[in-house]
Amino acid sequence: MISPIKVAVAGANGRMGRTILPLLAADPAFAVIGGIGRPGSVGEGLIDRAAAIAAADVILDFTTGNAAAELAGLCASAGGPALVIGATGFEPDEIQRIAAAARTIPILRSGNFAIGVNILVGLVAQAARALPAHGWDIEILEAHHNRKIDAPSGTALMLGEAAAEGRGVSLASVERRGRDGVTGERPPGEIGFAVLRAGGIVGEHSVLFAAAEEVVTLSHSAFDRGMFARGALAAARWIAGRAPGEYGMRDVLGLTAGRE
Ligand SMILES: NC(=O)C1=CN([C@@H]2O[C@H](COP(=O)(O)OP(=O)(O)OC[C@H]3O[C@@H](n4cnc5c(N)ncnc54)[C@H](OP(=O)(O)O)[C@@H]3O)[C@@H](O)[C@H]2O)C=CC1
Ligand SMILES: O=C(O)C1=N[C@H](C(=O)O)C[C@H](O)C1
Repeated sequence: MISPIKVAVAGANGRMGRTILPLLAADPAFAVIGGIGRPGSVGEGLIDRAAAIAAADVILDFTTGNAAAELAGLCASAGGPALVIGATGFEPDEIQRIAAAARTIPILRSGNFAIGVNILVGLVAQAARALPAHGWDIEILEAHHNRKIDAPSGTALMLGEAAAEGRGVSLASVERRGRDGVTGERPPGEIGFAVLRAGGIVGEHSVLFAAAEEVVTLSHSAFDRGMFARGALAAARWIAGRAPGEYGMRDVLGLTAGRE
């Protein structure tokens, strides 16, 4: 019999932590070591972060960009466990710290564990490759609940990266994060982001390819966090025992790196 994968969840008291822990507990492929709260936090089912790092095969992180980058460094210093990072809202240096940690341990990071979103990423790259920048404007719209702390969402940024990749440019060189006031005409080639926060919206993403006389819209709607959680469980199963490196959901789902 294969022994279960020992897992811990960082951000255990959050919306995603509370969604994922019961699913892990009900799945015989996993043995839950405990949840990790903020440093010093105590509660039923919570385990100290250092103890979790020592005991777990895989830690799933649904905290913040900053906390996930710190955890990645600690896991790498200890030589393990593997990390599945679902947190979003990263500063560039935090992405670099995660990349450095992935030289020592396997790390899978995705701003969205939904199968549909990861398929959408490929479709957006394909459309951006096919439609010329002169004549086709790309705008990314996202809507989330009023408790979300980062914007644009990690998913919106993934979709922006895919669109930029399809056009053969870096996102940083063409992105436009919001508009206000007398903005002037829209420069061709820009990739715009628009953000809405309201009520309990789980997650809505649309990518518009707009020409003068027609618009193509590619979109995804999330109805329930359980779907993100199940994707994260698939990622945790996939990464257990892997070689050090940076991975994404495309690896779990067997999608080609070039998103053809
Ligand atoms: N990849 C994906 O598919 C998905 C990703 N997400 C992302 O996951 C993250 C969490 O989302 P959600 O659960 O809704 O958010 P919540 O705010 O509900 O939960 C975040 C949790 O992280 C904890 N936390 C915050 N800072 C730290 C820290 N420095 N150290 C340890 N723990 C910390 C919080 O602790 P406390 O309770 O004490 O405040 C809280 O329990 C977000 O970045 C979100 O964008 C969300 C859904 C799907
Ligand atoms: O904070 C959320 O809720 C979500 N965050 C992720 C993101 O930033 O894209 C994924 C999903 O959209 C829900």
